[in-house]
Amino acid sequence: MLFFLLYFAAILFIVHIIFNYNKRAALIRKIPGLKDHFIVGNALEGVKSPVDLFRFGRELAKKHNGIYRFWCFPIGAVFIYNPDDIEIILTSMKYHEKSVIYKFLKPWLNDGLLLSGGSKWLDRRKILTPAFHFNILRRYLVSLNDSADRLVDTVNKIVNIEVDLVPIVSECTLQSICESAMGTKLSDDTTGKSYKTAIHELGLLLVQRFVRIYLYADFLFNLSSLAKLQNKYLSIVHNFTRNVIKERKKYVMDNGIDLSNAISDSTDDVNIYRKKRTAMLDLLILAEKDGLIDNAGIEEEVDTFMFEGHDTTAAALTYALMLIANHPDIQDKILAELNDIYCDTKRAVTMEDLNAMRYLERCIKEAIRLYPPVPFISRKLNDDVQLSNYTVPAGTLCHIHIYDLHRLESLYPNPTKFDPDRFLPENVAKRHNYAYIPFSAGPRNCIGQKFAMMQMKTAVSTILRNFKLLPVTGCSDLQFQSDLILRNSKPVICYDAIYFRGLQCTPCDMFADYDNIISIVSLKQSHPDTTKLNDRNCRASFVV
Ligand code: HEM
Repeated sequence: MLFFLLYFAAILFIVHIIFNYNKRAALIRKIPGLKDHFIVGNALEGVKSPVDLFRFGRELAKKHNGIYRFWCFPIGAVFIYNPDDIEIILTSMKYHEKSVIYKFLKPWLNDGLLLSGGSKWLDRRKILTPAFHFNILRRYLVSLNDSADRLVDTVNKIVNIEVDLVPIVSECTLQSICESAMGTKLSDDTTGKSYKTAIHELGLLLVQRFVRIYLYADFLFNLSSLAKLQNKYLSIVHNFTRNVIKERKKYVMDNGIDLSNAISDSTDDVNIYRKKRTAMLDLLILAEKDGLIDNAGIEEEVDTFMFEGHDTTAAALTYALMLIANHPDIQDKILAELNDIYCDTKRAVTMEDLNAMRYLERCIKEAIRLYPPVPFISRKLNDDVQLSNYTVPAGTLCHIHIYDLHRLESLYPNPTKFDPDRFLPENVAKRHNYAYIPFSAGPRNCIGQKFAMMQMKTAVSTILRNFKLLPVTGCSDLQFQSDLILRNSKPVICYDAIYFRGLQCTPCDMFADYDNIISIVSLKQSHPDTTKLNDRNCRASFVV
């Protein structure tokens, strides 16, 4: 018996030596990190709830100095959140391949721009870049204004009830990207509804898989009930995309539309935008005619833009609105800027207005510094690389923690303070070029960042031209969970507020009509500070 025990112990010891004392392990384990356990290294540290995992990551970032590592044979990962190392990784095409973390998106997005690599990625990026040219972005403004107006209508309908802000904002961003990427309005008919539900459910399924390490292996995931659900929703989403593309191609053919002219036409007549606002999809159809992409390629790109283009902006808008609600002085400054731009008119947002919203832009930039919608990105290192004086061997995963970078005291003194003036040009000039990367940076940066900024400015300014925001959820109420997007966890009761109840909004109107004038009376009694809103009159308060 003793012999067998000794024999077993010797085998474990040999396994431990093989796993933890090979050349790769030696290099990775030189980097500061958690204490290694016998054989399994740091594997057990990852077994935590999504909320605890997020919190644990922040604790590790505080404890270390811009870099730490994870090791569990054969998986090695470095976590970096200092601008020098981030610059090395993001500027080099050598390290632009996405890590295994992204593979869960593959069944949905296939080889679209987010996931593809090498020459395929380069070719597609070239095809799609013109879709974000200034003249094309102008056209999307029609959809962005429509979506912002619908957001205001939705808010107006839910007076006096407490609802979660996230789905309302997501609906708005989903509509916008759908109209821009596909040229299709998401109607409330059965097809539109089931597409929206399917996209939402797919997002949730991704999260569920992401936090269950035992489902990382495809063969185990495929046996699970989650896989069945995923297939069901994928088929709805893919069928919808296929139909939209088919219909648009038919429309182009039946009406003899010359896409090359339609896309290059830079006229700024709004009615023409309305007819031609499918630029993203049209560009792809044009590229297919030139033999640069096939139908399957168009489908994966449209799916990619639908995914990347709505959840991210929804998260950004949610946190921006929350922060503005919690900082009345900043909200007043934004209003003053909007009053200067719009004076007494109710007109829609134009490109010139967006350019004039300089203070609002700083507020949004500061909001996504504090709450970057994509809190981390990840690369596979195909070559050895020197990071913070450590050699990181090829094959290691490199997680770039945008959230922790954006909260470094050395880059942002008093980092948790919401201070839009950090983005005054003179302050930006003093910082490292890679100190602020909500949209990533380098050749694989976010292709949709200008669109996203336009969308956020349009939505926030439209909301603020209609409502005063009062706080319900504060920054300290937020409790994030590990996810691809910075997402708050389930509601948790705290004082009288529920996490992510969102905002208390007071409908008001810069351009008081009869209805609103009647209402001022009732509001002024309960909210005396409404008078701060210049000449804007308000009628009631409610919680959104
Ligand atoms: C506030 C909103 C947004 C944020 C914070 C954001 C952030 C990011 C980040 C961090 C990446 C790099 C991902 C990585 O390296 O793994 C990325 C890539 C990408 N984003 Fe965005 N994004 C936003 C909005 C959008 C929008 C509106 C679109 C589409 C219109 C879009 C389309 C894409 C695409 C296609 C990629 C992949 C680019 C490539 O690899 O070449 N994003 N985004």
